[in-house]
Amino acid sequence: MCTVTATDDCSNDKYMESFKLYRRLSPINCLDLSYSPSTHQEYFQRVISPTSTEIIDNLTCTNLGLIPLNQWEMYHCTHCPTDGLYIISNPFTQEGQQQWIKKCLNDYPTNQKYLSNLPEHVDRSPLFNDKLRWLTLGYHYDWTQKTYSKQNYTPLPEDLELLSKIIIQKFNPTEKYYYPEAVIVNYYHLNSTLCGHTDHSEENLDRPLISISFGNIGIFLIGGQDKSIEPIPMRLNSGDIVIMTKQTRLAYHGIPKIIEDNSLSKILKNSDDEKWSQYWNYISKNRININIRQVY
Ligand SMILES: O=C(O)CCC(=O)C(=O)O
Ligand SMILES: [Fe+2]
Repeated sequence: MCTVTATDDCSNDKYMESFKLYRRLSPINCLDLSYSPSTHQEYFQRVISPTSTEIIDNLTCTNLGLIPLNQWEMYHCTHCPTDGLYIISNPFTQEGQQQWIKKCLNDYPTNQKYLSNLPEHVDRSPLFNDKLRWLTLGYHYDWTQKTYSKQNYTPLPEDLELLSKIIIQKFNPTEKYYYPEAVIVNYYHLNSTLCGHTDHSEENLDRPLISISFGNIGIFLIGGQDKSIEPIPMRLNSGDIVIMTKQTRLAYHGIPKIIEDNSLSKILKNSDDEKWSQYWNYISKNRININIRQVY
């Protein structure tokens, strides 16, 4: 994703200019300049969507680590260069975030059915191997060919499938044909970056893309459908969910910077589970992103 091809025109690459700027900036300056619904109300419009609590009851939400749907705070980013960027401010409970973090650090990487950047038969848990960068679940993305194939498929965990369906139901109750089919779990160290790219390999680009963040703060740089458009920096906190739809579904985006979140210990450090401390040690120094797409 980070390669420059012969056809790329770098002469008017405002995306790259901003990416380099945020990469270089100090954490304090990055935080000062990046937008979130709590710090820049003027750039976000609260969206109130009616949700059918008959279909999704509070028990289902609790089991998935979510607060009740009528308490979710969803915002339309009105300042994004393209229309269609939404953010749901952390709708997870403390235990809920911890439950999903554990799945990403233990259940998914240790299940050899899922593919990763690591060779087979090594210990893939990021708790013991700091080389894990990504895992794919569902239709596995072929990073070289930049394609999915119907033959290369591992069913998604049922709870992850349900989580994404609930997010889309809340986002748009009329969205009847949403099927989560491909998931990439990204693992970031504090000095990792993800270069600007568009996610265009899915056959069906009409369905929204969901992106869930856990752990330290990600500066999410989101631009337009070509790199000449100046991007804006958004601050993604632990638990925040981004939805990319309409024109934003094909907009350039990336992560130039991860910033240590000093308030993370207040929300994630403590747990009744005595095994949690090893997960805390990881998540206090890293960031995880779960990226969910419909392919067909
Ligand atoms: O880490 C993020 O927030 C973004 C990840 C992403 O854009 C991707 O996996 O395609
Ligand atoms: Fe992406």
